[in-house]
Amino acid sequence: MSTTVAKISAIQDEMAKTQKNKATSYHLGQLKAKLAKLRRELIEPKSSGGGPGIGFDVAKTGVASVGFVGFPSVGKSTLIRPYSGTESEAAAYEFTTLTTVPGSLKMNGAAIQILDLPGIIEGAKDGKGRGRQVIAVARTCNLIFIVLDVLKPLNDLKVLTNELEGVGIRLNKKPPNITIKQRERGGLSVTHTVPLTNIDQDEIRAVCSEYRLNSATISIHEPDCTIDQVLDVLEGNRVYIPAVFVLNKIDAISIEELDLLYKIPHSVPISSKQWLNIEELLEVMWDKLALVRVYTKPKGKAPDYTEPVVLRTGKSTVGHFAE
Ligand SMILES: Nc1nc2c(ncn2[C@@H]2O[C@H](COP(=O)(O)OP(=O)(O)OP(=O)(O)O)[C@@H](O)[C@H]2O)c(=O)[nH]1
Ligand SMILES: [K+]
Ligand SMILES: [Mg+2]
Repeated sequence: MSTTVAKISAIQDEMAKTQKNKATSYHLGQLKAKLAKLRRELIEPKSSGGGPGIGFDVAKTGVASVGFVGFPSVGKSTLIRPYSGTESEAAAYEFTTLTTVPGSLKMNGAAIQILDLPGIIEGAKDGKGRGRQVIAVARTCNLIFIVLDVLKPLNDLKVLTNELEGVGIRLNKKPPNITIKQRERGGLSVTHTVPLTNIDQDEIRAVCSEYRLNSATISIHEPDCTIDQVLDVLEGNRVYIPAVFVLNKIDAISIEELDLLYKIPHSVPISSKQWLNIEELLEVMWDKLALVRVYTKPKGKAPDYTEPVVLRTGKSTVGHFAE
């Protein structure tokens, strides 16, 4: 494992040293492809079974699950405590939470599982602390709460997003509109219906060569598509998960500072200690989970509005309902 991490950092060093221009784009494409292949080894470790492991792997309950990801002591457990049957401990020292602590809340008739997770630190994806187990749980959630300390939200958000991106989790993004069809012969052909502003044909060629894709049609319909998005399609194991950036501890800042925080997209400022703005957080959670309520109507009787069946959008066909 450490050799994979070492190889990754060697490639990153080389990329940092290489200036991006026409003459280097093939080489940079090769490096990016090599990096993506190495990162795959971190997502699917050969040694272990691949799951999160003891203390982390909890049974899924309810219609959807929300995972709490954040640095230590940002207040994840304080927020989940009222919902967790077993009391997730919250305390002033870092790494208070050491395993996945499940809780549950009921909203609009739906049971939603919430998962308190240990704090993660930079380098988590490469095996620091319990980061890899935490991220493995996050990969399986329907929504991720990135819990941040209001005093330094932006830098921490960048680091955490990078940790999750590094293992194939894409937050608040859609799968790129790119199709790659392998063919018997005919070489590579790249077609696009949008201008290619961030990508070079040489980069695409280099990447395809690394993936031994000699004959293929690559159709790009994704505006401002990047080589990383092409790699996402080639790798195929990406997960696209909605996320809410929970800016905690607003009790510690002024109203003026709070106004600025509202400009951060996908964010909800709260105080878990003083229970401020939790209602807005729950509403945003509900919207992001995109749950649909279905009311049953017994034949010849009025519909039953008290006990809706809740389904996830995209999984709300009559078949899913019958299940
Ligand atoms: N001022 C303030 N303090 C808070 C708030 N929420 C949590 N804290 C404090 O922050 C400290 C850490 O809280 P925890 O809930 O244990 O944080 P955590 O993110 O679960 O920490 P780990 O499990 O160690 O990763 C505790 O001392 C809490 O009382 C808040 O909204 N405002
Ligand atoms: K703590
Ligand atoms: Mg905790």
